[in-house]
Amino acid sequence: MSEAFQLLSRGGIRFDKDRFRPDHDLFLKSNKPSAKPSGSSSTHDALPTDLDFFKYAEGGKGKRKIAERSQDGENKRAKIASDDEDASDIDEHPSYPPPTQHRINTKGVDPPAPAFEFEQLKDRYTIPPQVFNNLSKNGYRSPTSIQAAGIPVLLESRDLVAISPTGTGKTLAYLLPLFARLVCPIHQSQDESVGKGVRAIVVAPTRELAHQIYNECLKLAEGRKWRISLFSKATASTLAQKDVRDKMDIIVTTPLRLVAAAQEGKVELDNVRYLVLDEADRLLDTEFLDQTQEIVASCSHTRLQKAIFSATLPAGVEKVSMDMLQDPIRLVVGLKDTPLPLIAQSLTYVADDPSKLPSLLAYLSKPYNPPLLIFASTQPRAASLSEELLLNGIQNVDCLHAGMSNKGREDVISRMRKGEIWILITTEVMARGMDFKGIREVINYDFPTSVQSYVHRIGRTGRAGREGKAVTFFTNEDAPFLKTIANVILQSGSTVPDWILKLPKPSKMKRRLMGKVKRPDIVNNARKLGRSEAIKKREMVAGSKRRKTKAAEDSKPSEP
Ligand SMILES: Nc1ncnc2c1ncn2[C@@H]1O[C@H](COP(=O)(O)OP(=O)(O)OP(=O)(O)O)[C@@H](O)[C@H]1O
Repeated sequence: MSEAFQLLSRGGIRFDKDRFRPDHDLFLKSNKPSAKPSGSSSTHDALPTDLDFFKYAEGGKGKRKIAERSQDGENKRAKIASDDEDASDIDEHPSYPPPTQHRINTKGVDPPAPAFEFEQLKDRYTIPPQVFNNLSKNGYRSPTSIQAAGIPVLLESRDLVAISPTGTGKTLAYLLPLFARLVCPIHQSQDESVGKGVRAIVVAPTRELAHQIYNECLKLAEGRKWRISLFSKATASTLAQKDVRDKMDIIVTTPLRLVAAAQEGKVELDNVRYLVLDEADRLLDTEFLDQTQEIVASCSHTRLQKAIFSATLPAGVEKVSMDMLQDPIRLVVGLKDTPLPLIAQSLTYVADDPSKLPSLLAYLSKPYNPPLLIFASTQPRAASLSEELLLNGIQNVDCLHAGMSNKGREDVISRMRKGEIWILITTEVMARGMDFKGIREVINYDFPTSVQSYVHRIGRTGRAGREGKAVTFFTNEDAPFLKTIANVILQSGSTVPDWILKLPKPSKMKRRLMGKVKRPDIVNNARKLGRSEAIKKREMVAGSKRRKTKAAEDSKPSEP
């Protein structure tokens, strides 16, 4: 157990190719289309056309999905045969070194060759030595696929859209070039052209993720006095002084916070040269779109470079992203919008909502691998589930959701990192980006709200080449959306029961309702009844007391 918790501690991890063989093998797999779909499943053709961002649906644009079985019968990762423009696979690029044929699709004019070793980057580009030294200090020995392909693109000042599975090192892929592009802290620079004011901004959708990115920034910044701000109410007031913010190098922020400060004139964005949108599809969905667009529009410097990163990018959002960029390179590592095959995924039927809790308790009564992350659909449900587990004697359980105070949320994250929490119950707020290295299992107690929600939620496990496990509970109410998720599971190499694959294709209207299933706030209805009965009983006792007192008063002899 202690080993699991040691894994939670950040840094000091080597991306050892032998140790992380499955992930490494995934990226090394040749892209050559498989000649014959041996053992191909007829089920793929049932992929809803709405999910056409996969482009695997039969008759879909250009791509065929081929499920392969190795000779020993082991389920191998699905391969893509591609004849559309995505087919500029890395092993077909003349300048790419042949021994490492990472599975990367590249699109765009004249993409730079990837660097499969960090040393190659040093030879080709100017990277501040202190930043470079911090790579090895933090245990980064060689680049992951997205780093190998993405870092050169950004170091050559190109705009980038990068789609790479969860846990494959996207943060470093944009942070390393960020420091290289800034060269040195603004307050130490002799170069007049650096201007005044913040030069790099990283935007992420949640406070927790922004905080995590900020910590990664600090690791790379060590040894030099970079001025980096994790934007919050407190820092926004520090930055209210113009001479302080003029010397700021990097801001890591959520969109709302930055927009509010910009509108109040507490930060200027016209000197920004490097803008990163992490978890871009979330930043470009309806909730954040206006703020994100406002940020992009306010970054008005002529030499602004933009980078868009996510593990998922549905076609519509990708179009919006592309429209924001100039002459971009688009990189896709692995299979777009698909979890890594390192995560063993399964679906568990639990009939109806009241049956979920007993099913979870039964699951937890058998040996499981902590730390474990459990996703509930709403804040009250997460809180209620956490309470139920505690009442059932399960130890080291905690809960994290956006309704909690900032301090409470920070405290939970910190205890999680220290290994003090074995089971964390949470909501969508933790689904994206959060990197707890040791998470072994994810349970979707409530069905995910979309394919993207599924991919990101289960992506909290199986990170940096480790194996993980993801279990998704489904009830009769979730049945219309089951096939959508089942197809994703199949895509990434896990198996799905035949009967699920034989389900009819859900209608477009049904699929729109995914994530809108109404669930009670309390996960244990019996307790709710118990509570209301307790309240009734209390009221009855109080009423009876009142009546007794009144009767006693009435029976007192009246004063003469
Ligand atoms: N080159 C590398 N060598 C070893 N470990 C690495 C390397 N790059 C990143 N990592 C580690 O991999 C883990 C996942 O990285 P990161 O959080 O950047 O993934 P991500 O792709 O952004 O995931 P998500 O899509 O969930 O946000 C981190 O713990 C990070 O320290």
